[in-house]
Amino acid sequence: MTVRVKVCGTTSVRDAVLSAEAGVDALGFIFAPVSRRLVTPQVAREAGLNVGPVVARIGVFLGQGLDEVLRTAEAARVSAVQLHGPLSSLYVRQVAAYYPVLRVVRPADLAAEADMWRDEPGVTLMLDAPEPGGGVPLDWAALRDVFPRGAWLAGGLGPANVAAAIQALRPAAVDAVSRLEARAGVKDGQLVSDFVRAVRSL
Ligand SMILES: O=C(O)c1ccccc1NCC(=O)[C@H](O)[C@H](O)COP(=O)(O)O
Repeated sequence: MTVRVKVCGTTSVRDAVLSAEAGVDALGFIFAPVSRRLVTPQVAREAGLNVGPVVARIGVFLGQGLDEVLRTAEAARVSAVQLHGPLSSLYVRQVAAYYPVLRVVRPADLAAEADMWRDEPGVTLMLDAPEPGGGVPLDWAALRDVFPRGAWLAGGLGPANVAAAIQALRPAAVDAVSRLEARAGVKDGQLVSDFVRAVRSL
């Protein structure tokens, strides 16, 4: 199975183009004000217009109101929405009425969330560390028997460890940011290329 690649924390047209040229499947744009990788909807929209029709553009939110999520996603012209934080199932379904949703969960919440979204085609699970964008890998061995089919994997992934993570859990897609940066919010082109190559070489 082809493992898809998402690179998160895109803050400029330059980084979007660099990532697309490296072969990523999806770009993440973080609209959560707490992030050091915050981007405006205008820059995200401009970046999306520069990467062609194939690359997905995913708006990332953390505990923000429904109106804000939908308005920002529309202004940025994203193709999907990624939701972090403790959220009601009603809220997730309301967003999923407008955009494909990546619902981000921590290992502690995985069992309950996997039950909740199993038969919901508009909602895909992504397993991530408790602190998003923190660069800390999950304990893949502990997750081996419970990682849901079709789920995405994040948390401290980079060129050096992504192959081992895929071999352990067989995620549908991998997502990374910290280990692909020259500094917060700025991609290192070599690291992004190495990351994509490490996934594609499996
Ligand atoms: O990265 C952030 O700053 C961030 C802040 C608030 C919510 C989400 C955030 N990132 C979301 C991502 O999709 C990251 O790629 C994911 O958490 C993995 O990050 P890392 O462990 O640094 O590779």
